[in-house]
Amino acid sequence: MKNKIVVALGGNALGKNPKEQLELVKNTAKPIVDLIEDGNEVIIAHGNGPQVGMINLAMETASKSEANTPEMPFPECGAMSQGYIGYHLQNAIREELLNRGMNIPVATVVTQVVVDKDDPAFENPTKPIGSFYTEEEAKKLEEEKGYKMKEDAGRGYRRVVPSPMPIDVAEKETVKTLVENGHVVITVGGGGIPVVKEGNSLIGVPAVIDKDFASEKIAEILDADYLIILTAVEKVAINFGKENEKWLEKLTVEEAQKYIEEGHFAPGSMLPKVQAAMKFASSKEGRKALITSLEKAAEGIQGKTGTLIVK
Ligand SMILES: Nc1ncnc2c1ncn2[C@@H]1O[C@H](COP(=O)(O)OP(=O)(O)O)[C@@H](O)[C@H]1O
Ligand SMILES: NC(=O)OP(=O)(O)O
Repeated sequence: MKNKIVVALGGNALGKNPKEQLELVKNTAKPIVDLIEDGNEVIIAHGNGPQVGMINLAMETASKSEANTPEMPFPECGAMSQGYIGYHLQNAIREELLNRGMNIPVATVVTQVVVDKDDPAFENPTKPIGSFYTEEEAKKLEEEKGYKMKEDAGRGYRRVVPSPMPIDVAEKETVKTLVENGHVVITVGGGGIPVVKEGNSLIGVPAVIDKDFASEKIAEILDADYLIILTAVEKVAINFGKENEKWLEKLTVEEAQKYIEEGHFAPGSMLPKVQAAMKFASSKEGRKALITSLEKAAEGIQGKTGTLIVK
């Protein structure tokens, strides 16, 4: 066994709608299976921003239409997004493994992530979900639906919901058991279904946990060697998008902190990735985090590309 790796898949691994997702996951499966073929133990996490927004809007629209379907609570929409993404991902990975002669079981665990009911994030929604809108459309949605809308990194307006920090993974023992027995597990999808503990009950709350932070949490729990955050860029940059842009190969936690203070990483996109990577790299001697693109995952783990974050 080489390494235990938690792979966090970004938006470009899944696309924006079911048809696109079904096609894209075939490509997404390839670098994941490359890592498995190389002898690594791989655990997969993924985002759900576009998907949970789409599901929630569809369910809300249907419940208010002539169809008069029952109202679907937000945490249930998160659970739906986990199931639908996991279904596509597990089949694509299974098929890619079989195509390469590997008969390894793959499964998605519907995963709940415990958050603090008093997390200040509940008072300040920041997590963009669903589609992009113009300023005018955004204003209309705020008035008609009571959504909170925010401009998302120069790409348009999106609905924002609270994004509390993950504290614990409710199904961690199940995930551990499956991983220890050689299963490929998809877990903490969409950052996990956010729940608060009330006695013996886990109660869903309307929020979306950042998948980079949830991936970091499960990576610590599973005592992973690597957290690999796969996104649309091969490396992290300082002065991103500017003339003096510089792509980084290696970052210590201290350097990363300095760059954060200088404002190099966009909140809601690169910032949580760098912060999750820093947290993982600091959590135990020898743990490393890598931020790279989906296509470069295998090369990244061989030290040939990506941005490596170390203590
Ligand atoms: N300093 C930076 N270095 C590299 N990319 C950055 C930086 N700041 C912002 N970005 C942008 O952040 C994007 C990744 O964030 P996002 O698209 O939200 O992630 P996800 O892959 O999880 O969906 C990159 O594709 C890039 O466009
Ligand atoms: N849950 C989450 O972080 O989703 P995105 O990565 O799609 O924003």
